[in-house]
Amino acid sequence: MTSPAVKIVGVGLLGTSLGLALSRQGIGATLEDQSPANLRLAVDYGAGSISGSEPDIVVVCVPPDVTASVVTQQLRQHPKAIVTDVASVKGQISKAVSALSPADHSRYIGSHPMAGREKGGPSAGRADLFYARPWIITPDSETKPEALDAVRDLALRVGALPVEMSASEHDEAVALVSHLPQLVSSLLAARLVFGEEGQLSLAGQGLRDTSRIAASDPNLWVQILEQNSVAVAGLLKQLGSDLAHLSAAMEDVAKPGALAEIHKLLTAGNSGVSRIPGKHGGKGSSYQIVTAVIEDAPGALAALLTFIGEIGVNLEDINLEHSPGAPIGLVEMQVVPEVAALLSEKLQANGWRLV
Ligand SMILES: NC(=O)c1ccc[n+]([C@@H]2O[C@H](COP(=O)([O-])OP(=O)(O)OC[C@H]3O[C@@H](n4cnc5c(N)ncnc54)[C@H](O)[C@@H]3O)[C@@H](O)[C@H]2O)c1
Ligand SMILES: O=C(O)C(=O)C[C@]1(C(=O)O)C=C[C@@H](O)C=C1
Repeated sequence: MTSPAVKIVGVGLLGTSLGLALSRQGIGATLEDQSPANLRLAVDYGAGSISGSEPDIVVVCVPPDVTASVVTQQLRQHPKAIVTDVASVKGQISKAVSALSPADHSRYIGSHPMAGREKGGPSAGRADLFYARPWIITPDSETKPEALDAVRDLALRVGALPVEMSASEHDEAVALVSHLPQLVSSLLAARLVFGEEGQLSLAGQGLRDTSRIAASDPNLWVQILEQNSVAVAGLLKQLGSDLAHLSAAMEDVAKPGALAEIHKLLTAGNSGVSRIPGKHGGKGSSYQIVTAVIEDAPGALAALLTFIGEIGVNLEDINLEHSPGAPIGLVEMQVVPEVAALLSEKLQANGWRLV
């Protein structure tokens, strides 16, 4: 299969990650960005180069509010290319592209990799960002079959799992699985503003798990939420009603039925979470966790990671926790199940303490 010539417009988190992932597959993308500094940084990181051949496919990775106009510009600039975008909302962008360039609409196809981070910009880019993540593709009745094939091929090349649906089905689905979670995380973390420093220093993994995405870029999210306001508002209403029931039960736990109400909500949470597929498509997380104890001292983490690199183990994820007042750190490492036993054995044999 010959490699397509790819152009990426917008080299922040998504554009740089895509360039890095393609580069691993031997495809050198052409990069463009309105910010000269971001462009230079993405090139320095190895995401692609500034000039290249005429593209077969252009991937627009800019903020949602300018996506439709940049797509239109690219359709005009490259009259033979397929153009896609990766914006987190699809309906309004598709309608705007259709209105701005009716003659070229069949060469445009919306898409959205369900992969991201709470940080933006080229320096946040990761070559493995798309690995085993759904990459939603939203053709409509006018889309050329070649456009669908080209985006499906691109997603597969970077290890993502292409999924097809309409733009409106997409927007409804991501309201539930992405937009509502962002708002809930932000609302929760916003409460922390009122906590005392001493209280916050006690935070464990629960708070970290539920608040990570509260660090996301408000400018980006305002644009996403504006374009999917109807679906998100509907879900917020239902959540508000759940909250009202919970508050009433919590206000008077002695009232008959109150504990049952609270139990019902917690049980519904269990049912909901069990429906989230793991990173590799199974139920729950498919990784195993190995936790090592390190000294809370300069160089301790580096020594551990260097050792793990030397024994050839790849970490899928890592989390570092400090116990307040104790001179140790807990390094929680996620690995594929096949290497968990080997990692534990080698660490212990070389003097590392595990918990
Ligand atoms: N952040 C995520 O987790 C995530 C995940 C999936 C999809 N997305 C979508 O990907 C797109 C990019 O998000 P990001 O997180 O990479 O943002 P980012 O802020 O990291 O990067 C955006 C880049 O676009 C450039 N840009 C802005 N306007 C431009 C224009 N008119 N022409 C050329 N370049 C322009 C900026 O200079 C910047 O380098 C958004 O549409 C977002 O909805 C984001
Ligand atoms: O994990 C994160 O930090 C994300 O930003 C991921 C996430 C998501 O909700 O899954 C956020 C928005 C994007 O449109 C796609 C992916």
